[in-house]
Amino acid sequence: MPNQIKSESEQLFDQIMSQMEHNRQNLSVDMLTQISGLLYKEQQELGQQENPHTLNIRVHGGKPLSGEIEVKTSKNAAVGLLCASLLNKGTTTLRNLARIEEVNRIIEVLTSLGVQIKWLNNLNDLEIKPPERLLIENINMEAARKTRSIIMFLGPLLHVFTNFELPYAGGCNLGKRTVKPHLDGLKHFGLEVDASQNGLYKAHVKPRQPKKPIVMIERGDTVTENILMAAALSTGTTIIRNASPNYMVQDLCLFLQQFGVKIEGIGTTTLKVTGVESINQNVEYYPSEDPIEAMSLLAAGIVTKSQITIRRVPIEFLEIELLLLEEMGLQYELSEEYVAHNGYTRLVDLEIKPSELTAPKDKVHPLPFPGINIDNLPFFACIAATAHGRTLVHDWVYENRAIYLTELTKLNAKVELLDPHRVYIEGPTRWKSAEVICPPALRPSVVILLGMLAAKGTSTLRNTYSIARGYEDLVSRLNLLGAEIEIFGGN
Ligand SMILES: CC(=O)N[C@H]1[C@@H](OP(=O)(O)OP(=O)(O)OC[C@H]2O[C@@H](n3ccc(=O)[nH]c3=O)[C@H](O)[C@@H]2O)O[C@H](CO)[C@@H](O)[C@@H]1O
Ligand SMILES: C=C(OP(=O)(O)O)C(=O)O
Repeated sequence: MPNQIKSESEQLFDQIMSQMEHNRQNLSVDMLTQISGLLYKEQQELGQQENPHTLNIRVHGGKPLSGEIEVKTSKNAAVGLLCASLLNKGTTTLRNLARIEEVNRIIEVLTSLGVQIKWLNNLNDLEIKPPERLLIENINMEAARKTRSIIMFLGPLLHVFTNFELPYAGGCNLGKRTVKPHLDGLKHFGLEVDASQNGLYKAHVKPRQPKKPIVMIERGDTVTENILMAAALSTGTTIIRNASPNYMVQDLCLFLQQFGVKIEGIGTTTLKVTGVESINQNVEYYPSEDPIEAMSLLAAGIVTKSQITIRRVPIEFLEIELLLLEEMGLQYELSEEYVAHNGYTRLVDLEIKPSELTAPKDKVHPLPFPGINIDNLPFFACIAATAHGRTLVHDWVYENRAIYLTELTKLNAKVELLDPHRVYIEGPTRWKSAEVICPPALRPSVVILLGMLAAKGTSTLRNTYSIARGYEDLVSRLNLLGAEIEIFGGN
């Protein structure tokens, strides 16, 4: 299957990596500068296309934060649930949904299909009413291309159409992100996909039920969700092995159960799903709180050496991160546990205190859940930069994400890129203000913002669409904690 057309920076990057792998060349500062220059050029162009009113921010940093902040519900559950609403002929109400750009893009796509969508109130409750017939021929390609989540239309749509087209999935530019596991999983339901040369997946369906358990090579989140959505309207029993037990998958399972879909093994790596013939119900669902936002706020408190309380932290998905931080010297207190609005996820309030951290002895690396969350790993970069000693951060998952962390050097952090996946970070950093353009990746962009919060003086962060893709009102909420950040438009 052909890959997506590669950008200039990706081609240069591949070339350099293949030379490095053959031990013919080391990654010099020159090459790094070349790659990062190209990446930012592309990002600026992309930013302008994505949002003509690109927002920039100015951070007057070096001020400790104080007070309390609540974690919002998660981007990744939101997008999965929006896709799953396509399974329901009745009205779906998603309560307290994250009001973020990624959600806006999926709403634009759903609306183009004829789905009636409205925000009901300022509590972020969203009502979704499907049309008699989905207008797949009208799909808003531009909005769809900006998200990775569009890939999760495959699972629901294979029950509706025998032939349809979707654009290649977008999302953070983190290097190659495979869609093969999705196609491998969904072929058990009769889906075949041709990846054409013009950026479209052409899907053909001869509906059938899986004849044997679906074993996944990777424990991917969205691929597990796609198979779950396909299985929800498949009347037989589907067994998914090596399934992701991660937070967004749990939310989707709880949502599907409301339709009478039977799911055993929620939160484990084997899911047994017995679907239903059709779904036509008026339901409401509250997605759970975002562990990645909780980690971001935690990191904000740590780098600014603040005492803050983070409320509604989904503790099961932050436990290992907290344990590592405790070993590094973080002082914190947890409240008693309480249950999220979905009636399932365990929450706590987390109070952190200003702490002197030391670098961990071993490398910091992510794992599919349970483990340090892949999306939480970048936050260890700015945390390591405040700790005494040298930390090895190893992002084996994404090809480009570790490279973006080198942007912290502009804020005076010592970050040494060993190869595309590993950085050494030596702290503590005497943060200095700087002007930086957001990389085309959500978490590294927030990591740079956090470095700016720690740096005395005025920093500028440009092109913040990537942050708005996954965080609601981050600037004003940080300002409520005592940060001083201003938003300004233009380029
Ligand atoms: C909308 C959404 O929910 N997005 C999340 C989801 O994306 P999503 O489910 O799309 O993640 P991908 O399928 O792109 O997986 C991320 C990367 O991890 C690799 N991989 C994954 C699992 C595994 O067992 N082995 C392995 O090698 C994949 O090949 C890929 O390179 O999961 C990612 C990994 O948690 C998160 O970063 C994204 O925020
Ligand atoms: C990688 C991420 O998101 P997406 O899958 O939407 O690109 C992320 O949330 O950090």
